[in-house]
Amino acid sequence: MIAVHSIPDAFSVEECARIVAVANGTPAREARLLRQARDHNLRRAELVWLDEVPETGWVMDRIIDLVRVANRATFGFDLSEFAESPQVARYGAEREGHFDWHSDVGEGLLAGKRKLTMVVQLTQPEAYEGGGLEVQPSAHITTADRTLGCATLFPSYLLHRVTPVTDGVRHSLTIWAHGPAFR
Ligand SMILES: O=C(O)CCC(=O)C(=O)O
Ligand SMILES: [Fe+2]
Repeated sequence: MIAVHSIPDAFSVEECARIVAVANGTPAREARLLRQARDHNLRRAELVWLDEVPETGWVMDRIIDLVRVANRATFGFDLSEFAESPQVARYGAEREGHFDWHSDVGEGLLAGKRKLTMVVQLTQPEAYEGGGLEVQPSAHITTADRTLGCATLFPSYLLHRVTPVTDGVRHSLTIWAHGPAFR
């Protein structure tokens, strides 16, 4: 199994701009972690949940196609649903937006069923410094392709982080696919 899989051009330049515009036009919420606790040292980002935004169904349709194809070709996980809304995150240099090392599999009802994570780069790489998505499938750290529109998929249990944004703003789109426990 290839642990970290990328799909170039998962979304076009125009599509990424549309998603960012929608997120910018929607009141964002401070990122909350498991059990609604807030820890600004672990994560500093603002979030918009796309299921709360009208006319973004096409984003979910694309996500379903991308995950289905990538899962069949690469992961072969038993996936049953997308139980959580797609999330657009904004990491700004004004407060060094970041997300420290974590696994996406949590203790909650939904977070406990996460199996595959997909992150789409929504910002041109020249527009920000830092903000690298790093995944640790083994002793080596893999840095996700920063290209606009590129999707990175990995098993949700893998440790990963977003390094602090030190200049500009980075936007990303994250979705989780859920299913029965690994066995
Ligand atoms: O923004 C990213 O690149 C990753 C986001 C993430 O890891 C998460 O929301 O769990
Ligand atoms: Fe994550």
